[in-house]
Amino acid sequence: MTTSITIPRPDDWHLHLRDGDMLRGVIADSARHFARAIIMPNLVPPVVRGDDAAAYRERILAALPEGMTFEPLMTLYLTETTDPDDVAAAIKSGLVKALKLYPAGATTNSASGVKDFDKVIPVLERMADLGTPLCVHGEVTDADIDIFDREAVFIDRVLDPLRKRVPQLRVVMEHITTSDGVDYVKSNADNLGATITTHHLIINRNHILVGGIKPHYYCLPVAKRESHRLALRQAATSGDTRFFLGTDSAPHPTDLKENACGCAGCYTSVNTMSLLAHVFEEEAALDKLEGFASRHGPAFYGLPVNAEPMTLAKSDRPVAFPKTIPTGAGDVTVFDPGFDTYWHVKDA
Ligand SMILES: NC(=O)N[C@@H](CC(=O)O)C(=O)O
Ligand SMILES: [Zn+2]
Ligand SMILES: [Zn+2]
Repeated sequence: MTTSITIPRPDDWHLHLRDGDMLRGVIADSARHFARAIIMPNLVPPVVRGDDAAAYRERILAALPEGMTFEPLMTLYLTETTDPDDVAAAIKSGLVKALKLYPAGATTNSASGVKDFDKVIPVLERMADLGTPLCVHGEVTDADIDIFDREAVFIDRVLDPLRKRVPQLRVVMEHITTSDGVDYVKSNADNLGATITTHHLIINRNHILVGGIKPHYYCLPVAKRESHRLALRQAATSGDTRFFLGTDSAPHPTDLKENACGCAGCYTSVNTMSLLAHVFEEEAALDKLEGFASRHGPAFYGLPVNAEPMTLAKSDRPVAFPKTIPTGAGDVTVFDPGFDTYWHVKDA
C-alpha cells in the first residue's frame, strides 16, 4: 500500500481571497500548500482595470504572513465596457494572467458581468492574439432555466457560439459540475480546459438536501446528481491534461451561510490536498494527482511547473482539521467532507 507520495508543489487555478480582514484571515491557508493561485476578481467593486489588479496584488502580498511565499496570479473582471488597450497593457506587463467572464447575476458579486456578448468580442480577440485565457463561470441566468440545467444550457447557448466567433481564444470552463461539461471539454481542441473543485469530487446534491439542508455544501454551480460527480472524478483522475485543480475555495462568514438567504461557496483551502489524496486513492489513481494538481494547470497557462516538492503521507489515524477559521470578518466554516481522511501534507 502506498503511504507517501511526492509531487511538485501544487497551484490553485481558481481561488477567492477577498479583501481586508477576510483576506488577512484566509491567505495563510492557501500559501501553506499552494505556490501560486489564479485570484478571482469578484470583489465589491470588481477588479476591472490593470491598475485595480496591481493594487489588489499589493494588498494580497502585504497580507501574506512573514516567511511565507505565494504568487498571486491576477485576473480582470470582464465587463461590457472593458477597454481592450488597458487589458493588453496589463497582460503584456506580466501582471494579468487571465480574464474572468461572469454572466450578469450568475453568482456572488456578478452584477457587473456580461449581458450582451457582442460588446466583449474586441477584448476577446485581443486576448486570443496574446494567448491569454478567458476563465468562464459557465451558467446561464435566465429565470426559466432550472438551476440544475444552467451549466449544460450555457454550453449550448453561450459558450459554443462564443468559441466559434473567436476560435483561437483559450478558454477555461471554471468549476465544471456536469458530465456535459466533461464531454464538451473532451470533444474540443486543446485550447479549451476546465478546472474541477475538490468539493464537487466529494458531494452530490443529496449531500446538500437530504436529512436537513446543509448550507456549507451550497456553492455555485450547485452540486448535481451522482452520475455527474462520477464523471468529474473520472475526468480528474484520467490524466487528461485539459482538467486541472481549481479549488474555488470561497470564504464567507459562517453567519452569512447559515442564513435564511445563505451565500454560495465552500471553503476548502485548509484540507484540499488531503481530500484530493483521499479521492485519488479511492479511484486507484494516486499517480494521477501530480498531473491534476501540479502539472496540467501550468501547462495550460504556459507557466513553469513549481520546482519545490510537496510530500503527502498517509497515517493510520485520521487527520484533525480545524472546523472553523477565525478572521477579522467573522469565522469561516471549513468544508467537512463527511468522512475521515488519513492523508496529510508533510512539513506544512
Ligand atoms: N463558487 C461559489 O459558490 N461562490 C463564489 C463565486 C463563484 O465562483 O461562482 C464566491 O465568490 O463566493
Ligand atoms: Zn464561479
Ligand atoms: Zn469561484
